[in-house]
This record gives sequence, structure tokens and C-alpha cells, in this order.
Amino acid sequence: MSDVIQLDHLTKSYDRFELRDISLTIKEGFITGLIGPNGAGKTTLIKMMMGMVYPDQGSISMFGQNNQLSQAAAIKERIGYVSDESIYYEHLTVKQMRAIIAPFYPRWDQDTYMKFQELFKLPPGKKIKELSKGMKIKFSLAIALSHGADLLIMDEPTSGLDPVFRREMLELLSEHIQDEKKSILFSTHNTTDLDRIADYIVFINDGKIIFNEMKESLGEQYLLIKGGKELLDRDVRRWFVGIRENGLGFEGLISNRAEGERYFKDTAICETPTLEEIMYYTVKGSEAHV
Ligand SMILES: Nc1ncnc2c1ncn2[C@@H]1O[C@H](COP(=O)(O)OP(=O)(O)OP(=O)(O)O)[C@@H](O)[C@H]1O
Repeated sequence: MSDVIQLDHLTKSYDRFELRDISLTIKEGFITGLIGPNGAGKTTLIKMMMGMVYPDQGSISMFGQNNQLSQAAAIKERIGYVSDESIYYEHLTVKQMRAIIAPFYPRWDQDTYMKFQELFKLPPGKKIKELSKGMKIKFSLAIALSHGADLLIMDEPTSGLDPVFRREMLELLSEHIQDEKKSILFSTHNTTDLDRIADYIVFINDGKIIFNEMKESLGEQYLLIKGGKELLDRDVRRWFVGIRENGLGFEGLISNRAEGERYFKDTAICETPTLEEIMYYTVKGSEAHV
């Protein structure tokens, strides 16, 4: 199984934020979801992969080739980028913009584009600036799916979409990945998107990778415990990634499922956490330790 993206010891500092020593591989042939709270560094990471932001240190390889600085055209051709930030000329129409973009891609397939234009109900005569947020994302997606990209990198692609199209788009992405040479990386705040289609989950919090795991294996690692407060002494509290207490008892996340089950199986309720619960307690726990 080869890696479509490889990040080695990437660092990027802004005034009040740092992405610290990020090493990460994204597998070819799979859908990887990138999650993390607001300001965690998802867009910065994606922009570094796209050559739109340069890292202070570290290296980036795409398709096994080092892409830094040169961001070789050959690599870019193989990537379809979808973001809700407009990267097009706002005063042009959809048709005019498509006519400018298509010649840049040797593998451009006009029939495929026309198919998506119809499916997404894209109005060819409308100016980009007149498109709704969701329409802009659909246009980006139509372009990305029509130039034979091997890798789709998408920054919150579903955020501006209505629930019906959102679901259709996820289905479209699942179909796209049936060709095992295609890969998708997308960031989202919506854990249901990930539950539906992601194979791998990369979780980033405060500029650090918390995990990069197969979605299926997360349930084997983490455990959600619900019990009475009398169970929590100072030593026991340390085992938890994060805890929420109320008048009656507590609910908390443990990252070593086997140990958690051994200790709590007779005294508390032990459950498999959802992705949202894993995110919630990890972020809550890290705030508590600041
Ligand atoms: N050009 C910049 N100059 C200074 N700080 C920046 C710049 N770009 C991003 N940041 C800061 O870096 C941090 C991470 O931002 P980023 O957009 O990568 O987060 P994110 O995980 O995509 O967040 P969200 O989920 O809200 O979109 C934030 O604190 C942001 O203010």
C-alpha cells in the first residue's frame, strides 16, 4: 500500500499559532477525513500540501515525489482541489472560467464536465460572484472530477451544502474511490460525513496530530465510561483523556480500551464512543491541562 501524501516533520509558526513537527502519511486508494476544532490547523496543513503556504521546516512528498518550492506542475495536475475560498475570477461566467481552466489539464474530459454541470445544475452563463457558496463548491467539484485527478484535496467541501446534495456528494466520492488508484483527503467538522465514507481519520488539535487511524480501529482503542463520582480518585482521573462531571456522576473517555474495561467493567457502564465523543473529550481534556 503506497502513500499518496507524506509529511515529514513539518513546522509552521504564525504569531499565535504553531503547527508542530507534523509527520503524517495519507494512503493511496482511501478516503481520509481530517477533523479538529476551529483553529486546529486543518486549512494551514491543506494549504501546505497545495503549495499555497510554505512550511518553516520539514518536507512534503506527493505521489512519492518531493514537491517543495517547485510544486511541480506535474504534481498539481494530479490533484483536484476543492475549497469554499473562491480561487476563481469572480467577474467571469462559469463557462468562461471553465474554458480558461480546461487547457491546463492534459487529461481534461469535457464529457465528464458536461455530465457534472448538468447533475449539479450549474448555470453556465452565471458569473462566479453570483453563485451561492454551495454552487461555488459544486463548480470546484465539477472541475476537480473532470481533469482526471488522482487525489482530491478538499477543505470543508460539505459546509455550504444542503443536506440532500451533501449526501449525494458523499455518495459520489465513495463511487470515485472505487478506482483504487484514486485517493481523497477532506477536512470537515461533520462527524456524520466521516461515519458515512471515511476509511482513515486524522485528528488534529492545537497544531498537533492526535491520531491518524483507520476509522474501524478507533472503537477498539477508546472506551467511554459512565459512572458514579465515587469511582474517581486522583489516580483514576489521570487515566482519562477527558471527563465531564454532573451532579450525579461522570462520563469520560479512556484511550486504552482493554485497561478501562478491566477496571470499570463491574462498577460502571462501558461503551464504544462515537467519533464526536472522541473529539469532544480529547479537546476538553487538552484544555483542562493547559
Ligand atoms: N496567514 C496567517 N497569519 C497568522 N495566523 C494565521 C494565518 N493563517 C492561519 N492563522 C492562524 O492559524 C491557526 C490555524 O488556522 P487554520 O485556518 O489552519 O485552522 P482550521 O483548523 O482550518 O480552523 P477552522 O476549522 O476554523 O477552519 C488559527 O489560529 C489562525 O488564526
